[in-house]
Amino acid sequence: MDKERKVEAPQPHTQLTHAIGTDRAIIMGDPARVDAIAKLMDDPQPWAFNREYKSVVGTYRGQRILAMSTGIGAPSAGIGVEELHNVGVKYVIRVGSAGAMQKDIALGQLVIAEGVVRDDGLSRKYVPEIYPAVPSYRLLHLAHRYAPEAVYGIVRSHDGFYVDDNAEVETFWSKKGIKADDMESGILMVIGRLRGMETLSILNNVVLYQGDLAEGVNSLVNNADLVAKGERDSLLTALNILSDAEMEK
Ligand SMILES: O=P(O)(O)O[C@H]1O[C@H](CO)[C@@H](O)[C@H]1O
Ligand SMILES: O=c1cc[nH]c(=O)[nH]1
Repeated sequence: MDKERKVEAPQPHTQLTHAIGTDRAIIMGDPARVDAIAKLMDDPQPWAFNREYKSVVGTYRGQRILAMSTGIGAPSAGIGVEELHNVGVKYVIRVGSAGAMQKDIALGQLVIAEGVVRDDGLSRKYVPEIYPAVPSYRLLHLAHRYAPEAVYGIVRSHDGFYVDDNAEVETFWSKKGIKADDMESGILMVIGRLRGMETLSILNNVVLYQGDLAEGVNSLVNNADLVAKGERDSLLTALNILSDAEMEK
């Protein structure tokens, strides 16, 4: 055994190392979505599964890509993004579920964030709220190629569904034109920018505006047709973007 050779320790939460061999990752809250994206990849290899961080490495159109879950909310997503950066990932696309904030957004319709209202607690610990949470122009441009029918606009990332004034807060942001609510897009874009990564967030609408939250999230859990199609569309859009030839330029 070569005593000089330093063995890289796995990242403490995700258990990733540079052995993943790719600079491209797709992240999602739900570990079950990692199994769904693995089915769309060639030669998917289960990589690690520690706490909420389940990862698989596979190829799509010949491009090696990591898929990893981050659990619910900014703190766990933030840890995931930092550890991706530590193992050499430069491009991260989130494929998440969301609730619509406008009446004309249908179930299963994709919402792609052009910017994020940072209504989470963690991102302001990194940098004041006057710092914008915005995606990579290149990834956004490619999103228009693969998902021209998606809704494009500003979304909002929050910390909890069950706060007492949730309905009033959502009405306020809806009137400001916000397209959808999720919980991790803001922290992804803030940490991504600070660490020099390119990021994007593609959200599948699972709850109609002012619709029943439990019914909507349960329809995702139960694989209801429209939201299941939206999830597949979001996964394919992310895979197509990260394997596009323009990513090599
Ligand atoms: O479906 P995921 O990616 O978990 O995203 C959304 O779903 C969870 C809440 O139900 C939050 O994580 C929210 O951002
Ligand atoms: O309404 C919703 C549904 C999923 N995720 C959210 O953050 N909000």
